[in-house]
Amino acid sequence: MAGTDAWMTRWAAADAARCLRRPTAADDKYSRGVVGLRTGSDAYPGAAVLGVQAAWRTGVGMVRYLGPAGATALVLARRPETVTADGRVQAWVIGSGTDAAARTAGEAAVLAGILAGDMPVVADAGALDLVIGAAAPLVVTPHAGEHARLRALLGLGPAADRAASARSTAAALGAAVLLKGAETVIATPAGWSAVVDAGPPWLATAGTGDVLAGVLGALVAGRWAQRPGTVEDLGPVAATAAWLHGRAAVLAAAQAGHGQAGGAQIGGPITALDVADALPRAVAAILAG
Ligand SMILES: NC(=O)C1=CN([C@@H]2O[C@H](COP(=O)(O)OP(=O)(O)OC[C@H]3O[C@@H](n4cnc5c(N)ncnc54)[C@H](O)[C@@H]3O)[C@@H](O)[C@H]2O)[C@@H](O)CC1
Ligand SMILES: Nc1ncnc2c1ncn2[C@@H]1O[C@H](COP(=O)(O)OP(=O)(O)O)[C@@H](O)[C@H]1O
Repeated sequence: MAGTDAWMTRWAAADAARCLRRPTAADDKYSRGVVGLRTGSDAYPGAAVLGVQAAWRTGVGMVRYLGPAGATALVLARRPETVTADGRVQAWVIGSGTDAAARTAGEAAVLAGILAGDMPVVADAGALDLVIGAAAPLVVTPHAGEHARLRALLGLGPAADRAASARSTAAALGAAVLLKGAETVIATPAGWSAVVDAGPPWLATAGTGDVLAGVLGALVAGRWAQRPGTVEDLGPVAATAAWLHGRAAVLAAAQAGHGQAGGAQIGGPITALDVADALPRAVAAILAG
């Protein structure tokens, strides 16, 4: 497809399998990873539910959710397993369902602390204006509009194509970049990059990006719980998150299309929550080999 380099790694099931781990008898909830989400707002409470549901359904030891009272109530109504007390995490997800213009000074200070810390951070949507200069291992997950705004903040001009654009953003930011689209491009600061078939066009529906952020947070927490890494390790994990998200969308669309085999051209309409709910089948299929 136009906008990506033919030589780039195209992430496939075998690549995703290397980034997933089946829990063992030696595991406990902490060894499987704890992901914390500071997402959702009074304007967009649903984004909190979507990210939390996606994180649980990707498979993680614990999900902490910290957000406004209304969003917290919705999260607990959908997923009472969610822990709403602050505490240790192995990865943060910030920004989904938030608006930078509506951020309080208190929330800005908390997010600045997270970005200055040593736990990895997935930054989406309303947190993307805060990421420049972050010390934490960071992966940003912009769509095209958000990416253009981020590049403007970094003082970057136009690039030759989407892949080059993601790579130069990653280099300038010192963070991994997951640039969403029908083909999702992932790049790291050292120049590693991959392209992932994002899934069927049915995915172009509100909230699927919030789901993807939850998937990625869960995978990063699981990875860091086993073995803390660097920003370069976030690239393959991000590609795997995009791959799983796309595969879950294929499965959900196939189910919506009354069981037709899933593919880009067939299936029926899906919602973001349908994608989150199909994640266990996508994970199980990968782990089954
Ligand atoms: N149920 C919910 O609570 C939902 C909350 N959401 C949240 O809503 C907030 C606003 O996100 P939006 O993405 O709608 O708006 P944004 O304010 O990020 O940007 C929308 C603008 O970017 C432009 N744009 C260019 N390329 C685009 C692309 N590929 N996709 C989307 N916009 C593109 C659009 O034309 C538009 O002018 C975010 O915090 C997001 O997380 C959305 O995820 C939808 C679902
Ligand atoms: N035409 C398309 N085909 C396949 N996937 C798409 C298409 N358009 C968008 N997507 C995917 O849908 C998701 C949309 O994310 P995003 O724009 O952040 O939505 P939201 O903010 O509503 O959650 C991303 O994973 C993106 O890769």
